[in-house]
Amino acid sequence: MDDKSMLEVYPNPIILQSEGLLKYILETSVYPREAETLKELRNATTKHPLGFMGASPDVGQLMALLLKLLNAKKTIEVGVFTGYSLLLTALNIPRDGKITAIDPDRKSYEMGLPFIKKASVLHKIEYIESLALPVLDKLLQDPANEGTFDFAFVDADKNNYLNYHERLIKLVKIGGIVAYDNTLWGGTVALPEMAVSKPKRDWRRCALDFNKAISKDSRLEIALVSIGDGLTICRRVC
Ligand SMILES: C[S@@+](CC[C@H](N)C(=O)[O-])C[C@H]1O[C@@H](n2cnc3c(N)ncnc32)[C@H](O)[C@@H]1O
Repeated sequence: MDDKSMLEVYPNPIILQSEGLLKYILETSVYPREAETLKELRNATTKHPLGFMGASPDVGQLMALLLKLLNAKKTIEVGVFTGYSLLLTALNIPRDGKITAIDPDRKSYEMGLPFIKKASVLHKIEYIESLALPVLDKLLQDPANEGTFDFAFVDADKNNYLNYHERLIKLVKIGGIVAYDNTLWGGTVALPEMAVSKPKRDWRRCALDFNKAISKDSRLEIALVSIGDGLTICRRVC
């Protein structure tokens, strides 16, 4: 994908970064270091009927850094789509690492599967074709799973982010990280509702409620990072 089309598929208007600055960041520090298999998966996903709606590559780069800093081995992903963030995670955890990846859309997952296989990381992935909440509840039914995950990435239905949070905060270990994508929702969180197109209003409200609740959550250290469509990084502290 060339730079221009990447800007076109970038999920939403970049209100806190000019296009020029974003282009500079992508060209200088992100694309040159993006793994070839990730690039290929990203390009192939442009043929998906929904286009590329994966994590943006600069978010991916930050996630890779977090995974390495944590020395993460056991992770959860809620919202797989064609697997950009999944492949990114698989490339940045050790050989014996494991990702529990949840998404009811198997067809999209299968579109990205050849790239995951090509990168020889399929053995690290347990794909579960399901809505996420029942899977997280099932994991929590076994107390042995509590506090065992190093990292979780949530990039799915925004109306459930707080529901995911209540479960994931019990599943990740103290010191572990849960990262939530799209928490600035195209910058709409900073706009009055009337200035936001109707289809975006419901999830804008979800993002507002989520951001408010997270900022009050004393179990966490947080950073709401203005990257991509907004990434909230939560570190469990108790
Ligand atoms: C933005 S895409 C995920 C992109 C992915 N992280 C990537 O980097 O390519 C959102 C995904 O969330 C999935 N999704 C929506 N509702 C869900 C739910 N309740 N449980 C799990 N996944 C869900 C959709 O099927 C879709 O594939």
